[in-house]
Amino acid sequence: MTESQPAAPLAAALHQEQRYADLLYDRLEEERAATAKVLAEVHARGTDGGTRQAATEREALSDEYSRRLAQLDSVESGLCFGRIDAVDGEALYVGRIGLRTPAMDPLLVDWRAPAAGPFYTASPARPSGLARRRHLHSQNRTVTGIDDEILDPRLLREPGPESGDESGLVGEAALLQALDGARTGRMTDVVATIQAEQDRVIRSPLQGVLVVQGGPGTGKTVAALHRAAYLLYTHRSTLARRGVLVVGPNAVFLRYIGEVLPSLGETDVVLTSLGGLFPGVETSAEDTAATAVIKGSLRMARVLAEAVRLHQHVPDGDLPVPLDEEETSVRVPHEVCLRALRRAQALETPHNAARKRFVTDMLAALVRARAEHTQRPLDDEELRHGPRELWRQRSVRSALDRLWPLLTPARLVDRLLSDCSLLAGAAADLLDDTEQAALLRPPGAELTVGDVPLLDEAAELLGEDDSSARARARAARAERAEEERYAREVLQILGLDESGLVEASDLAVGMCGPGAARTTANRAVADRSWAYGHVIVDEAQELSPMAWRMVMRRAPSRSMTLVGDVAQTGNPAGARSWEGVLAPHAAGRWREERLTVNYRTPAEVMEPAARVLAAVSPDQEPPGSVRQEGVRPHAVRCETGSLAAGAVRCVTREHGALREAGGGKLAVIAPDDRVPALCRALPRAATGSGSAALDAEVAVLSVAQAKGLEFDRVVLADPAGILAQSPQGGHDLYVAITRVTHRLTVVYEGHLPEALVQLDRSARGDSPQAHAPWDPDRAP
Ligand SMILES: Nc1ncnc2c1ncn2[C@@H]1O[C@H](COP(=O)(O)OP(=O)(O)OP(=O)(O)O)[C@@H](O)[C@H]1O
Repeated sequence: MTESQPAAPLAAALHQEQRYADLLYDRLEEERAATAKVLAEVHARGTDGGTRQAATEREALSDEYSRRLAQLDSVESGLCFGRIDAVDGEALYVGRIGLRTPAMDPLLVDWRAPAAGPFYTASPARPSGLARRRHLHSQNRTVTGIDDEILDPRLLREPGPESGDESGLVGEAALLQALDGARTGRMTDVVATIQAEQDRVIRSPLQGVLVVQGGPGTGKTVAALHRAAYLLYTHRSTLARRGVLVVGPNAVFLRYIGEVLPSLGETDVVLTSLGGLFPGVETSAEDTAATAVIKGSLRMARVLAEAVRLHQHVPDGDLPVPLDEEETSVRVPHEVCLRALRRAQALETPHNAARKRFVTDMLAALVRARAEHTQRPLDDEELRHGPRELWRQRSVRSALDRLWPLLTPARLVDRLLSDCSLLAGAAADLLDDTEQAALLRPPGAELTVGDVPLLDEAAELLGEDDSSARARARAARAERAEEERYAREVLQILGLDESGLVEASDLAVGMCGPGAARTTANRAVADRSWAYGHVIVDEAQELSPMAWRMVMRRAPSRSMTLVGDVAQTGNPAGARSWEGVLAPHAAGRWREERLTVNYRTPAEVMEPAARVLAAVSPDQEPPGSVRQEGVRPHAVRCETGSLAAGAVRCVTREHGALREAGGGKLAVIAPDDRVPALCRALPRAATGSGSAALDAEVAVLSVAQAKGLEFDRVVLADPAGILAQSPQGGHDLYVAITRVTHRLTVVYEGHLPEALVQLDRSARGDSPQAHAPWDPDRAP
């Protein structure tokens, strides 16, 4: 229940809250100044030399204070947003961070602290010892409004009006106010209005796999991001070392959500798309649906393993090896080659690691063969130095490389997908001819998102390329020597080289400075085998079985949060059920939470959306909308061949209305093959996978590009085309309809899918043939 206060008491309450806010901001300033001072001292010490251990400690301190300072800066806006009054009269203020007086008395409780829990969960039915919950609205540092909810009127010292509230929403007035604004193209935090069912998700224990299933707009993404902030606060020591990874569907989506965690004071979280999960690769190119299904299938793991095995072989007869210096060839007997091959394969270690054994055995055999051939004595000297000397010979190296080459993941995947005989050999019993044909492409073709899990699988099979690791170590040693040489020069210039006060090696560490220290996030991003402390996957229904193998490697502890909606799966290789996804990776170790309230899509739009859902996923309940917009979605029919012109008319009208209403975002969502023509018809609209699609007032997007995003107004072009474009067309239509926060306009030619017929008043009276009933298994 929201208490509407009479003007005079409201003014008094505002005055009281403003005084408290002033106190909090004063304290914030003091903390900032104190932290900045300590940080400056730490940095000043950074140039003093000292031992290596001291330098490491300085880096750690510098990291900690820098993070604290960034956090103190990030909470300036909306520092305190709530207050809870217990039945015994004690008041607790809830805000973005915790603040205490210099005497350590609490002034503000961090929203993540257990004491703040009742702010999000108390209800008139279960008041949790609270008499009142107050939402505080502010602009900059000024408190501008108050919303009170009386949770236990009998116990409130200053009783308010009787409660008749049964909405089940926490802080309904504050929530509706938060939802009311125009879209900005960036998701914001919702820390002041988290709802009870979202709070359960956010505060769920760190261990195990948590699946959050919820319909469109139920706050899965926003809850997952607040959960990341909550976990970092509650388990800081564990997660600071191992890091938190957030995987999103694409780069635009990552930009859309990119400001939420920094606004919550958390900057050391790795955000990446599936196309960027393999170090050094960043792609957003997609395969065709048929190719995506094959690449996403678990059979590809076996195809890759077989492809690696086909790179390990010996000739049917003896192996002739030309020797550079001797201008002759020696022969290694077939059975000796075979024995070396079998010994290396029996190690069951990755290809590049096992290669070492194979090469060692073959070189030993070659030394013997050469001794025999040239009548050299086979003494200890020859046995010890012969192999290394032979390995330096180009002809020897290339003969052995042909039998067991050093492979990189990129080279293996490229060869497999472009060499029809290798593919045929590797996939002989696993993929039929049509499937193999769907995979084949020219050598060196652009990598797709579907290739990334293949690269990761290949990297597992091939193992770390030992020689490049050694090269990196050599380079690091050389770099370090260079730093020391430079440090010695500096000491000479300063006249300190013989003072004994400062060692060049220590100065070299100091000169790297705190900025040179790599954060956990930086180190994790660069390391394919990094084991994160917690992994969050958004739009998790889109991952193929191969993509899951890749993601699971990043979370060996299986501490994960997977958020998604199996009714929105657009990837034909994606999830049908969470049980199916998790059985191979975390059987019996996962739990599910459901989110049931839609904060985005107005009730008027959820009506047709629910009809679409009933056709594609009859077992899924549509989420209930929290609000009505008072605007009905509608459909506009165009003459055949004039869809683009019709869409332009709708966009012109909707965009004008949007501007009149004070601004916001409009998207045209269309089947993939309609997007180019619509872009030509709307040359000033943004499109594609860049952030322009978020920033522009008007964007033309495919369903895949619009996934996870939201817009004030949506013009949905050719819904029948969306249904027809893939086996997942019904799910895509559900996604497209539910992106809107205000008004949906459907523009079409021909007929409307059955679920949308009611949107076109003129079409409702048509004969049944005019709009064939929509069968999700049959394209219209
Ligand atoms: N508790 C809340 N307070 C204020 N706004 C909220 C709250 N929960 C969700 N929202 C808003 O609702 C919108 C939808 O949230 P979000 O994108 O997280 O939903 P979703 O479940 O991930 O949707 P989809 O599955 O359609 O991508 C966002 O604008 C988000 O900020």
